[in-house]
Amino acid sequence: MTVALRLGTRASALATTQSGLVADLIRERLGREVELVTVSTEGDRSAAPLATIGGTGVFVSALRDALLAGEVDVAVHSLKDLPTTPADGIALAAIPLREDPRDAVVARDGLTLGELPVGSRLGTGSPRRVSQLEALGLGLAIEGIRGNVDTRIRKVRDGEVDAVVLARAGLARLGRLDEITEVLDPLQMLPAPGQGALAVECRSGDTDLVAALAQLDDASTRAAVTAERAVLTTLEAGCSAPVGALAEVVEGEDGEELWLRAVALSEDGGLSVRMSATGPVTEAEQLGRRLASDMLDDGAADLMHAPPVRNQHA
Ligand SMILES: NCc1[nH]cc(CCC(=O)O)c1CC(=O)O
Repeated sequence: MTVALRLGTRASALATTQSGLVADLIRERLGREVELVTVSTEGDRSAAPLATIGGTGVFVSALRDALLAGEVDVAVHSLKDLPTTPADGIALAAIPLREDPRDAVVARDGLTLGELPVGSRLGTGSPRRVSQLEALGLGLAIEGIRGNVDTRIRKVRDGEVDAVVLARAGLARLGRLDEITEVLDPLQMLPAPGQGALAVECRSGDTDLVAALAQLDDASTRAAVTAERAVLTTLEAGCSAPVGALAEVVEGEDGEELWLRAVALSEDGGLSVRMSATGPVTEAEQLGRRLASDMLDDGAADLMHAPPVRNQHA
């Protein structure tokens, strides 16, 4: 009998669900016993805006500390919360098959974004969502909100806001798809790099485990998120930057290829650089880097820090 793998998870409903999914995959594909271990993080304990406590990286570092301290053997994160800089001693051992990466609207009375009256209050704390919503010119009053998926849906129920935008993947995993009033087309709202995908980490020194966990990896998902994250790295942006990116494996003339779309915006959505490119699935990193450096040539870095242009008449 082998000892159970200890899988570290945050306490939130989404985190435990995601960890449960990975635990099931490990049981099925590796035939190993798994035991869930809850790790509490500063991001869960604090109600402060994420940006003031170090961004979504705070969710990740507590789990990594638990890995490095030998308290757990495996950790599961939402890939979009994972900083792009690799961590010492930690291996990104698997990226399982991704959920639908698109964003979704949960609004009162079944409304879509376009049906919300001018001046409607929309709650989101994500600069990427704010800037893309502003760019759509819907005349919404956007309010910064925080909280887990359940809390954010409740704010709509309670009439605190008229609508919220959430990752469809989180709602799917929590069995809340019926709350969605509109799934946003990436034409209007490019998701965060890595959205809908999970990251399975372990200690890089656990070479047998690194090799075993590779059985959980989905090659197309890994290629796609590698391209998306290379955009962030090259733009020198973090997970809270007004940057959207989505890569998809599509059928090209010579077989499968990777189609990557990305956008960088000013905070108020008044300025943006949007680009797309295709390339071989095996050169995902280069594709992302190349696209982002073309975006930089078009001023992507400057506009992310540009002063507001929203109320100017030109
Ligand atoms: N920002 C927090 C976060 N991190 C991962 C998800 C959802 C799952 C995913 O995107 O993979 C969410 C909630 C959301 O953005 O609605």
